[in-house]
Amino acid sequence: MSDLPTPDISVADLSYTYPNGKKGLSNVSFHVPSSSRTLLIGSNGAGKSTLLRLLAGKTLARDGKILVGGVDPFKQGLEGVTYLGVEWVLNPIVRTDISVTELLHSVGGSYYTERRDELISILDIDVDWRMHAVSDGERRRVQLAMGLVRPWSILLLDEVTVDLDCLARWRFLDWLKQETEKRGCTIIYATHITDGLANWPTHLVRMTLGEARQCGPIAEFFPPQSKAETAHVEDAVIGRNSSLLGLVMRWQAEDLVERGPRPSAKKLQN
Ligand SMILES: Nc1ncnc2c1ncn2[C@@H]1O[C@H](COP(=O)(O)OP(=O)(O)OP(=O)(O)O)[C@@H](O)[C@H]1O
Repeated sequence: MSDLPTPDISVADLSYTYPNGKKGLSNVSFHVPSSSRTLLIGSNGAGKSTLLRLLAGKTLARDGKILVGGVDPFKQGLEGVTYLGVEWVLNPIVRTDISVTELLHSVGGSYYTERRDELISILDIDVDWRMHAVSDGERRRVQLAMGLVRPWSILLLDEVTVDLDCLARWRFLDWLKQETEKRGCTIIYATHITDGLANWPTHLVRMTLGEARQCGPIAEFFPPQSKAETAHVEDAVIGRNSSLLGLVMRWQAEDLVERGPRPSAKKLQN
């Protein structure tokens, strides 16, 4: 795999309308630099998945410009970009009577042995599992190992950790953090679960009603605390985690007010 020279992501004036006329994105513009970890935050229906699909080149954007690692994802092959989204989660292969070893082998696990073994350890996978006889969380662990075993420069994640238990999710996200630090790669992660995430992102992008309303380094949203405030590390972490949740809740409450009642609400009154 050839590494992308600068795995940054730029979006300028990007709009997208679904075939049924529904507006998915309106004039979205932002930039996230190489080695960054961006949380994509927004209420249900804000446009996060639509944006990630466009970044991954799954859908053609007619209006605006996208550069993922310097490449227009729809026009050129996205070597070095991994997108784990809804379609990937629903892949039926991971529900068949097949072994973990066979699955990992099928995606290059025998070539990237060091990464394979690291992922097996981080995600606490039993290689003797057969995929028709595992729990949802166990299945998701194997699926993540499959999706990530091949090295990437840019990772686009559309909430893929919902089935993981708390510790597994924390270990997984910590591993991703190390990947950005060690290999200089870039991650955009759409999630509603902010628990324990306070010290993970370097950047936030706030999506509202198909628009990217705010984007910037995390420090712009949470200025560094004073020494006295960080004296008790545990308190600082808990404090920052609840601040992130508080910020997200405030944004989503504002979005709800801005959106107003759904047009169909009147129908129920009749
Ligand atoms: N296939 C589709 N056809 C028409 N409209 C769609 C389609 N998929 C999504 N939409 C609409 O586009 C908007 C953005 O959807 P999107 O899936 O990007 O939101 P999201 O931010 O990922 O939401 P969630 O947090 O619920 O996953 C929504 O209003 C949704 O109803």
